[in-house]
Amino acid sequence: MSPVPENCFVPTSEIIAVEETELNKKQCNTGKWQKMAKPHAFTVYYVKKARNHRWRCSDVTFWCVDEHLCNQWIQALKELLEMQKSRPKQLLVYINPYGGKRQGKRIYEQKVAPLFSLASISTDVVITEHANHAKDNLLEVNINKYDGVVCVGGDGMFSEVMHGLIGRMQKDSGIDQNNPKAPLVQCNIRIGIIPAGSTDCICYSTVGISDPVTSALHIIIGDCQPLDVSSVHHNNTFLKYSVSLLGYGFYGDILKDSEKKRWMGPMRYDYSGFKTFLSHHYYEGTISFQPAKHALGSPRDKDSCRTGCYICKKSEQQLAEQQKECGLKYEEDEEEWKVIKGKFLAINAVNMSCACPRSPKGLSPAAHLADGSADLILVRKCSRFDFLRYLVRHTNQDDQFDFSFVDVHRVKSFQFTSKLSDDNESSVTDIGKKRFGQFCRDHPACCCNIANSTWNCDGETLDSSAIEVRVHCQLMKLFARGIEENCKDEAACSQSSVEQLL
Ligand SMILES: CCCCCCCCCCCCC/C=C/[C@@H](O)[C@H](CO)NC(=O)CCCCCCCCCCCCCCC
Ligand SMILES: Nc1ncnc2c1ncn2[C@@H]1O[C@H](COP(=O)(O)OP(=O)(O)OP(=O)(O)O)[C@@H](O)[C@H]1O
Ligand SMILES: [Ca+2]
Repeated sequence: MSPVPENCFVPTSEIIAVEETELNKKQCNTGKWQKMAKPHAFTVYYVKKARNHRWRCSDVTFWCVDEHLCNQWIQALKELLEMQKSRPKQLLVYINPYGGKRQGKRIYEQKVAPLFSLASISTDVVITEHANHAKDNLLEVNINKYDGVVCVGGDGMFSEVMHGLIGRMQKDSGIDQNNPKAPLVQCNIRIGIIPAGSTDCICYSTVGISDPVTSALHIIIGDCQPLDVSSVHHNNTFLKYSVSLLGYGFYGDILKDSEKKRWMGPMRYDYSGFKTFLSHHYYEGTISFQPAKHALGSPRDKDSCRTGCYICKKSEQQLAEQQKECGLKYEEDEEEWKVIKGKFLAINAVNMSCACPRSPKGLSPAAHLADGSADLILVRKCSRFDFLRYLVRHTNQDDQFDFSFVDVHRVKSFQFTSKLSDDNESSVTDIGKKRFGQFCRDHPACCCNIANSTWNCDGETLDSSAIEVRVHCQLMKLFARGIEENCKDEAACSQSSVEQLL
């Protein structure tokens, strides 16, 4: 055992497992244990917190001459672990073998399955064979058997599992998802994300790092993080749910172009990002929104949402009071609507910061995971140079909202209609398809918007440009705890030991 500093402890909630240790002859004959006639030992596996929100499984072995005492310790620690009621015992795991760099299966088998087995978690594993496999499966599987669902893949895979679970809850409760005002039923079965995708924004924004072992440990110790979900409708028809980015213009165009380049893997986004940046298209339309008056924070706040966030806690209380008062009532919300017309390079609505390795503070650094609101970011037509300055600020500490062409609003619902309505668009697109080559050759520097953009909904394209969006406060839960405040003494943080606890 490596030397450990004094006065360190690990809470029982962060112990992964306790096991009796079989001592081999060689171990017995080395070190101070040599003097013990017949040593007994047990090993405690625990969460070791390293830098940048990374967690690792560490262990410490305790030796003792008295077999009875050793067994008493094992028994006592196992009883403590049994008392941790939020820990999952049975999980349903979906693996997308084609997400990100196609490493999902290997990541799960080599890094995650051994930890689940150490923590005595049983699993049913499904390796998906096609898109929507996980979603369809969740609509019929005996869900009550499980304490959680794990998805191994990227944001798209998470989205599938989320749609399966939310859809299943509404179906079982007789709620019509096509009604935009329907009071959706909360989904209490938690989802765990093992990141193996291209952006992994949901994992990064809720854990602080995209790392499969860290996520597996959050699942094992039974963390719980509620999450806001937006429902997206068009003409009283349900389209999709979104938890991270609903983006029109820039991010919609990147996604549409990148879909043709899936073979490039995660690099496709940089390639399509560069192309879309150069094309510099803007789109005309009208945005109407209802400000989130109930929410305590503002998108320009300096503080971000962190573990135990008081703003999200307050929203949880408000939600509980509302449910006590009205139950599941259809919402007739008469609150004011604000209307903004304009030419936009990008319209981004985010339910969370959307931090990811490409942009560690995200599209809206002060957005909250569970406050019942989304940040609506409107980037109006500006020069390429200004748009580049705006983009670059996603990668440094400067304020990306401090531009005259950028507005940000905290909202609880919004609607968008393009100047070209969807119905008129098909004819325009046909004309565009025929004439686009010539059109752009004639005007090499043009940014003409001869067709609508598409909405990027958590990495999937939506079919209509006119949409109606409503944020549902804390509709679902993750095996996560939000991003922890940085540990002040990171050296000590990375060397915690259970020794003093015992
Ligand atoms: C000069 C560097 C500027 C870098 C600016 C980086 C901003 C990055 C912001 C990332 C926000 C991700 C939001 C998350 C969305 C997910 O729900 C979704 C599903 O996974 N991912 C994407 O749609 C995938 C979206 C991928 C977006 C990649 C954007 C790359 C932009 C590159 C622009 C290059 C301009 C260079 C000019 C010389
Ligand atoms: N077996 C499969 N074959 C083809 N597609 C699949 C399969 N399983 C899942 N999918 C689909 O693949 C899409 C993308 O997967 P995933 O999100 O895991 O990776 P990604 O797109 O690389 O990452 P990100 O979403 O983080 O950008 C998902 O929308 C999912 O529906
Ligand atoms: Ca939110």
